[in-house]
Amino acid sequence: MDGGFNFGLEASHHLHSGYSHSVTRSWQGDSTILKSQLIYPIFVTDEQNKKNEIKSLPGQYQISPDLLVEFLKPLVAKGLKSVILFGVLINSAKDEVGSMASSKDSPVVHSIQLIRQNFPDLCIVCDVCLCAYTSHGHCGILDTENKIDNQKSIKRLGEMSLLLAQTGANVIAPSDMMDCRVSEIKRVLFANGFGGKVSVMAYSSKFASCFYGPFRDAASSGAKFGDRSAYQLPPPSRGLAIRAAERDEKEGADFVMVKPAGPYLDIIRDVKNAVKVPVACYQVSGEYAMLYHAAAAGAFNLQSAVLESLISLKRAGCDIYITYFTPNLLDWLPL
Ligand SMILES: NCc1[nH]cc(CCC(=O)O)c1CC(=O)O
Repeated sequence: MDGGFNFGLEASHHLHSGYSHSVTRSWQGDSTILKSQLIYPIFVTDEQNKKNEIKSLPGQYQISPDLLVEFLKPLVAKGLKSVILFGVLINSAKDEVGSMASSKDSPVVHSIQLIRQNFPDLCIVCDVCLCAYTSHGHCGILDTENKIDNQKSIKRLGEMSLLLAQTGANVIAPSDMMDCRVSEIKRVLFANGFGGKVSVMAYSSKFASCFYGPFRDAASSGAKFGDRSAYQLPPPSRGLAIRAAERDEKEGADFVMVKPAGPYLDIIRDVKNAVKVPVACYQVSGEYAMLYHAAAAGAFNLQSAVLESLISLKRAGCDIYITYFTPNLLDWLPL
Protein backbone atom coordinates (compact mmCIF):
# COMPACT_ATOMS: atom_id res chain seq x y z
CA MET A 1 0.00 0.00 0.00
CA ASP A 2 1.53 3.31 -0.95
CA GLY A 3 1.34 6.51 1.06
CA GLY A 4 -1.25 8.08 -1.20
CA PHE A 5 -3.66 5.19 -0.74
CA ASN A 6 -3.15 5.23 2.99
CA PHE A 7 -3.83 8.89 3.10
CA GLY A 8 -6.99 8.43 1.05
CA LEU A 9 -8.30 5.81 3.47
CA GLU A 10 -7.52 8.00 6.44
CA ALA A 11 -9.19 10.99 4.83
CA SER A 12 -12.34 9.09 3.99
CA HIS A 13 -12.45 7.66 7.51
CA HIS A 14 -12.35 11.18 8.93
CA LEU A 15 -14.90 12.37 6.46
CA HIS A 16 -17.46 9.73 7.22
CA SER A 17 -16.95 9.22 10.91
CA GLY A 18 -17.76 12.80 11.79
CA TYR A 19 -14.19 12.96 13.09
CA SER A 20 -12.92 15.44 10.50
CA HIS A 21 -14.39 18.59 11.97
CA SER A 22 -13.00 18.03 15.42
CA VAL A 23 -9.65 17.10 13.90
CA THR A 24 -9.42 20.18 11.72
CA ARG A 25 -10.60 22.42 14.54
CA SER A 26 -8.02 21.19 16.97
CA TRP A 27 -5.42 21.28 14.24
CA GLN A 28 -5.87 24.76 12.85
CA GLY A 29 -2.30 25.83 13.32
CA ASP A 30 -1.24 29.38 13.98
CA SER A 31 -3.03 31.87 11.76
CA THR A 32 -1.70 34.97 13.52
CA ILE A 33 -0.16 37.60 11.27
CA LEU A 34 1.55 40.47 13.03
CA LYS A 35 1.68 44.06 11.84
CA SER A 36 5.42 43.96 12.37
CA GLN A 37 5.69 41.31 9.63
CA LEU A 38 4.17 43.59 6.98
CA ILE A 39 6.11 45.72 4.48
CA TYR A 40 4.20 48.37 2.54
CA PRO A 41 5.40 49.13 -1.04
CA ILE A 42 5.44 52.87 -1.83
CA PHE A 43 6.20 54.53 -5.19
CA VAL A 44 8.00 57.84 -4.78
CA THR A 45 8.25 60.20 -7.77
CA ASP A 46 10.74 62.87 -8.71
CA GLU A 47 7.94 65.37 -9.33
CA GLN A 48 6.71 67.94 -6.83
CA ASN A 49 3.39 68.05 -5.02
CA LYS A 50 2.08 64.94 -6.69
CA LYS A 51 -0.18 62.19 -5.40
CA ASN A 52 -1.43 60.23 -8.38
CA GLU A 53 -3.61 57.18 -8.01
CA ILE A 54 -2.18 54.37 -10.16
CA LYS A 55 -4.82 53.34 -12.66
CA SER A 56 -4.15 49.62 -12.60
CA LEU A 57 -3.61 49.62 -8.81
CA PRO A 58 -6.66 51.37 -7.38
CA GLY A 59 -5.94 52.75 -3.91
CA GLN A 60 -2.15 52.89 -4.54
CA TYR A 61 -0.29 56.08 -5.39
CA GLN A 62 2.78 57.56 -6.94
CA ILE A 63 3.66 60.15 -4.34
CA SER A 64 6.23 62.92 -4.20
CA PRO A 65 8.57 63.13 -1.19
CA ASP A 66 7.08 66.50 -0.11
CA LEU A 67 3.72 64.77 0.51
CA LEU A 68 5.13 61.56 1.94
CA VAL A 69 5.24 62.50 5.62
CA GLU A 70 1.56 63.46 5.72
CA PHE A 71 0.72 60.31 3.79
CA LEU A 72 2.57 58.08 6.27
CA LYS A 73 1.44 59.75 9.53
CA PRO A 74 -1.92 57.98 9.89
CA LEU A 75 -0.40 54.65 8.85
CA VAL A 76 2.42 54.89 11.40
CA ALA A 77 -0.20 55.77 14.03
CA LYS A 78 -2.01 52.54 13.14
CA GLY A 79 1.13 50.45 13.58
CA LEU A 80 2.99 50.59 10.25
CA LYS A 81 6.51 49.29 10.92
CA SER A 82 8.17 48.91 7.49
CA VAL A 83 8.00 50.34 4.01
CA ILE A 84 9.72 49.36 0.78
CA LEU A 85 10.50 52.31 -1.48
CA PHE A 86 10.44 52.27 -5.29
CA GLY A 87 11.71 55.24 -7.30
CA VAL A 88 9.64 56.58 -10.21
CA LEU A 89 11.22 58.97 -12.71
CA ILE A 90 9.91 61.08 -15.55
CA ASN A 91 11.39 59.73 -18.78
CA SER A 92 13.74 62.66 -19.39
CA ALA A 93 15.56 61.84 -16.13
CA LYS A 94 16.47 58.34 -17.34
CA ASP A 95 19.64 57.36 -19.19
CA GLU A 96 21.48 54.28 -20.43
CA VAL A 97 23.22 53.55 -17.13
CA GLY A 98 20.47 54.70 -14.76
CA SER A 99 22.53 57.57 -13.30
CA MET A 100 19.69 58.77 -11.08
CA ALA A 101 19.73 55.46 -9.20
CA SER A 102 22.86 56.58 -7.38
CA SER A 103 22.23 60.32 -7.35
CA LYS A 104 21.48 62.40 -4.27
CA ASP A 105 18.64 63.92 -6.30
CA SER A 106 16.78 60.63 -6.55
CA PRO A 107 13.29 60.66 -5.03
CA VAL A 108 14.21 57.60 -2.95
CA VAL A 109 17.12 59.48 -1.32
CA HIS A 110 14.84 62.44 -0.51
CA SER A 111 12.23 60.07 0.89
CA ILE A 112 14.70 58.24 3.13
CA GLN A 113 15.89 61.57 4.56
CA LEU A 114 12.34 62.68 5.35
CA ILE A 115 11.28 59.36 6.83
CA ARG A 116 14.40 59.25 9.02
CA GLN A 117 13.70 62.76 10.35
CA ASN A 118 10.00 62.20 10.99
CA PHE A 119 9.66 58.50 11.80
CA PRO A 120 12.98 57.38 13.28
CA ASP A 121 11.66 53.90 14.11
CA LEU A 122 10.19 53.07 10.71
CA CYS A 123 12.18 50.34 8.97
CA ILE A 124 13.13 51.52 5.49
CA VAL A 125 13.61 48.84 2.88
CA CYS A 126 14.78 50.06 -0.54
CA ASP A 127 14.20 48.20 -3.78
CA VAL A 128 17.50 48.16 -5.64
CA CYS A 129 17.25 47.76 -9.40
CA LEU A 130 18.03 49.87 -12.44
CA CYS A 131 14.81 49.35 -14.45
CA ALA A 132 13.08 52.47 -13.13
CA TYR A 133 16.17 54.55 -13.94
CA THR A 134 17.36 53.27 -17.34
CA SER A 135 16.08 54.64 -20.65
CA HIS A 136 15.79 51.09 -22.05
CA GLY A 137 13.88 49.84 -19.01
CA HIS A 138 16.09 46.82 -18.34
CA CYS A 139 17.20 45.93 -14.81
CA GLY A 140 20.90 46.13 -15.67
CA ILE A 141 23.37 47.87 -17.98
CA LEU A 142 23.53 46.77 -21.61
CA ASP A 143 26.67 46.11 -23.64
CA THR A 144 27.18 47.17 -27.26
CA GLU A 145 25.15 44.16 -28.45
CA ASN A 146 22.24 45.10 -26.18
CA LYS A 147 22.95 42.17 -23.87
CA ILE A 148 23.17 42.57 -20.11
CA ASP A 149 26.70 43.34 -18.92
CA ASN A 150 26.61 41.52 -15.59
CA GLN A 151 29.78 42.98 -14.07
CA LYS A 152 28.97 46.58 -14.93
CA SER A 153 25.42 46.04 -13.69
CA ILE A 154 26.36 44.69 -10.27
CA LYS A 155 28.92 47.46 -9.82
CA ARG A 156 26.15 50.05 -10.41
CA LEU A 157 23.84 48.19 -8.03
CA GLY A 158 26.61 48.31 -5.40
CA GLU A 159 26.94 52.08 -5.86
CA MET A 160 23.19 52.54 -5.57
CA SER A 161 23.06 50.36 -2.43
CA LEU A 162 25.88 52.28 -0.76
CA LEU A 163 24.20 55.65 -1.28
CA LEU A 164 20.91 54.31 0.11
CA ALA A 165 22.70 52.86 3.14
CA GLN A 166 24.57 56.14 3.72
CA THR A 167 21.27 58.02 3.55
CA GLY A 168 19.66 55.82 6.20
CA ALA A 169 18.09 52.75 4.60
CA ASN A 170 17.88 49.75 6.91
CA VAL A 171 17.47 47.04 4.31
CA ILE A 172 18.74 46.82 0.74
CA ALA A 173 16.47 44.71 -1.48
CA PRO A 174 18.02 43.87 -4.85
CA SER A 175 15.30 42.89 -7.36
CA ASP A 176 17.44 43.02 -10.51
CA MET A 177 18.35 39.30 -10.66
CA MET A 178 21.91 39.83 -11.92
CA ASP A 179 24.41 37.10 -11.02
CA CYS A 180 26.42 37.64 -7.81
CA ARG A 181 24.80 40.95 -6.95
CA VAL A 182 24.18 39.91 -3.35
CA SER A 183 27.88 39.26 -2.71
CA GLU A 184 28.84 42.50 -4.47
CA ILE A 185 26.34 44.55 -2.42
CA LYS A 186 27.47 42.82 0.80
CA ARG A 187 31.11 43.49 -0.08
CA VAL A 188 30.41 47.19 -0.67
CA LEU A 189 28.38 47.51 2.53
CA PHE A 190 31.08 45.83 4.63
CA ALA A 191 33.89 47.82 3.01
CA ASN A 192 32.13 51.05 3.97
CA GLY A 193 31.27 50.27 7.57
CA PHE A 194 27.69 49.09 7.07
CA GLY A 195 28.35 45.40 7.73
CA GLY A 196 26.00 44.19 10.46
CA LYS A 197 24.08 47.48 10.28
CA VAL A 198 22.31 47.38 6.95
CA SER A 199 20.88 44.06 5.85
CA VAL A 200 20.14 42.59 2.45
CA MET A 201 16.77 41.15 1.47
CA ALA A 202 17.38 39.39 -1.82
CA TYR A 203 14.63 38.91 -4.35
CA SER A 204 15.94 35.37 -4.80
CA SER A 205 13.22 33.23 -6.33
CA LYS A 206 11.77 35.83 -8.66
CA PHE A 207 9.82 34.52 -11.60
CA ALA A 208 9.29 36.13 -15.01
CA SER A 209 5.63 36.69 -14.25
CA CYS A 210 2.68 38.37 -15.95
CA PHE A 211 1.48 39.27 -12.45
CA TYR A 212 3.87 42.26 -12.45
CA GLY A 213 1.70 43.96 -15.11
CA PRO A 214 0.24 46.77 -12.98
CA PHE A 215 3.66 47.49 -11.43
CA ARG A 216 4.99 48.56 -14.82
CA ASP A 217 2.33 51.25 -14.80
CA ALA A 218 3.22 52.23 -11.26
CA ALA A 219 6.98 52.43 -11.83
CA SER A 220 6.66 53.99 -15.28
CA SER A 221 8.88 51.22 -16.60
CA GLY A 222 6.23 49.95 -18.99
CA ALA A 223 6.77 51.87 -22.20
CA LYS A 224 10.10 50.42 -23.21
CA PHE A 225 9.79 47.36 -21.13
CA GLY A 226 11.69 44.44 -22.61
CA ASP A 227 11.62 40.74 -22.06
CA ARG A 228 13.15 39.92 -18.68
CA SER A 229 13.13 36.17 -19.04
CA ALA A 230 16.92 36.24 -19.52
CA TYR A 231 17.35 37.12 -15.85
CA GLN A 232 14.07 36.24 -14.16
CA LEU A 233 13.13 32.58 -13.56
CA PRO A 234 10.86 30.56 -15.83
CA PRO A 235 7.58 29.78 -14.00
CA PRO A 236 7.88 25.97 -14.26
CA SER A 237 11.34 25.85 -12.66
CA ARG A 238 11.38 24.45 -9.18
CA GLY A 239 15.04 23.46 -8.87
CA LEU A 240 16.35 26.79 -10.12
CA ALA A 241 14.13 28.68 -7.69
CA ILE A 242 15.38 26.71 -4.70
CA ARG A 243 19.02 26.91 -5.83
CA ALA A 244 18.67 30.68 -6.28
CA ALA A 245 17.54 31.03 -2.65
CA GLU A 246 20.38 28.78 -1.42
CA ARG A 247 22.90 30.71 -3.51
CA ASP A 248 21.73 34.07 -2.15
CA GLU A 249 21.86 32.76 1.41
CA LYS A 250 25.45 31.60 0.76
CA GLU A 251 26.33 35.02 -0.68
CA GLY A 252 25.21 36.54 2.62
CA ALA A 253 21.56 37.52 2.12
CA ASP A 254 19.90 38.19 5.47
CA PHE A 255 16.46 37.44 4.01
CA VAL A 256 15.42 35.70 0.82
CA MET A 257 12.25 36.34 -1.13
CA VAL A 258 9.76 34.46 -3.25
CA LYS A 259 7.86 36.54 -5.80
CA PRO A 260 5.03 36.42 -6.85
CA ALA A 261 3.55 34.81 -3.75
CA GLY A 262 0.09 33.23 -4.19
CA PRO A 263 0.78 31.31 -7.42
CA TYR A 264 4.08 30.02 -5.98
CA LEU A 265 3.08 28.58 -2.58
CA ASP A 266 4.95 25.34 -3.31
CA ILE A 267 8.16 27.31 -3.91
CA ILE A 268 7.68 29.22 -0.64
CA ARG A 269 7.51 25.92 1.25
CA ASP A 270 10.52 24.46 -0.53
CA VAL A 271 12.57 27.62 0.04
CA LYS A 272 11.50 27.71 3.70
CA ASN A 273 12.77 24.15 4.10
CA ALA A 274 16.01 24.90 2.25
CA VAL A 275 17.29 28.05 3.99
CA LYS A 276 17.80 29.24 7.57
CA VAL A 277 17.17 32.94 6.96
CA PRO A 278 13.63 34.40 7.08
CA VAL A 279 11.55 34.09 3.91
CA ALA A 280 9.78 37.19 2.60
CA CYS A 281 6.91 36.78 0.15
CA TYR A 282 5.85 39.51 -2.25
CA GLN A 283 2.13 39.57 -2.99
CA VAL A 284 2.65 41.47 -6.23
CA SER A 285 0.66 44.08 -8.10
CA GLY A 286 -1.30 41.59 -10.21
CA GLU A 287 -2.33 39.62 -7.12
CA TYR A 288 -3.50 42.85 -5.50
CA ALA A 289 -5.46 43.82 -8.62
CA MET A 290 -7.13 40.40 -8.84
CA LEU A 291 -8.30 40.44 -5.24
CA TYR A 292 -9.34 44.09 -5.42
CA HIS A 293 -11.38 43.76 -8.62
CA ALA A 294 -12.96 40.45 -7.68
CA ALA A 295 -14.14 41.93 -4.37
CA ALA A 296 -15.34 45.10 -6.12
CA ALA A 297 -17.36 42.90 -8.51
CA GLY A 298 -19.03 41.22 -5.54
CA ALA A 299 -17.26 37.85 -5.85
CA PHE A 300 -16.24 37.87 -2.19
CA ASN A 301 -15.58 40.05 0.80
CA LEU A 302 -12.20 41.79 0.42
CA GLN A 303 -11.10 41.39 4.03
CA SER A 304 -11.86 37.66 4.11
CA ALA A 305 -10.10 37.07 0.79
CA VAL A 306 -6.99 39.07 1.66
CA LEU A 307 -6.62 37.44 5.07
CA GLU A 308 -7.08 33.99 3.54
CA SER A 309 -4.49 34.78 0.87
CA LEU A 310 -1.96 35.80 3.53
CA ILE A 311 -2.74 32.88 5.82
CA SER A 312 -2.03 30.63 2.83
CA LEU A 313 1.39 32.28 2.55
CA LYS A 314 1.93 31.74 6.25
CA ARG A 315 1.01 28.07 5.97
CA ALA A 316 3.48 27.73 3.11
CA GLY A 317 6.27 29.17 5.29
CA CYS A 318 6.19 32.94 4.86
CA ASP A 319 7.86 35.03 7.58
CA ILE A 320 7.49 38.52 6.07
CA TYR A 321 4.65 39.81 3.89
CA ILE A 322 5.19 42.48 1.25
CA THR A 323 1.67 43.56 0.30
CA TYR A 324 -0.16 46.56 -1.13
CA PHE A 325 -2.97 45.67 1.28
CA THR A 326 -0.84 46.81 4.25
CA PRO A 327 -2.97 49.94 4.93
CA ASN A 328 -6.13 47.78 5.02
CA LEU A 329 -4.41 45.20 7.21
CA LEU A 330 -3.42 47.88 9.73
CA ASP A 331 -7.18 48.35 10.21
CA TRP A 332 -8.03 44.66 10.17
CA LEU A 333 -5.30 43.07 12.27
CA PRO A 334 -5.11 43.36 16.07
CA LEU A 335 -2.18 45.43 17.38
N1 LIG B 1 12.74 44.90 -10.92
C1 LIG B 1 11.84 45.80 -10.40
C2 LIG B 1 10.66 45.23 -9.71
N2 LIG B 1 10.56 45.23 -8.36
C3 LIG B 1 9.31 44.72 -8.04
C4 LIG B 1 8.64 44.40 -9.21
C5 LIG B 1 7.24 43.85 -9.31
C6 LIG B 1 6.37 44.16 -8.15
C7 LIG B 1 4.91 44.06 -8.38
O1 LIG B 1 4.42 43.59 -9.44
O2 LIG B 1 4.17 44.43 -7.48
C8 LIG B 1 9.48 44.69 -10.27
C9 LIG B 1 9.10 44.50 -11.69
C10 LIG B 1 9.81 43.47 -12.46
O3 LIG B 1 10.86 42.98 -12.06
O4 LIG B 1 9.37 43.14 -13.56
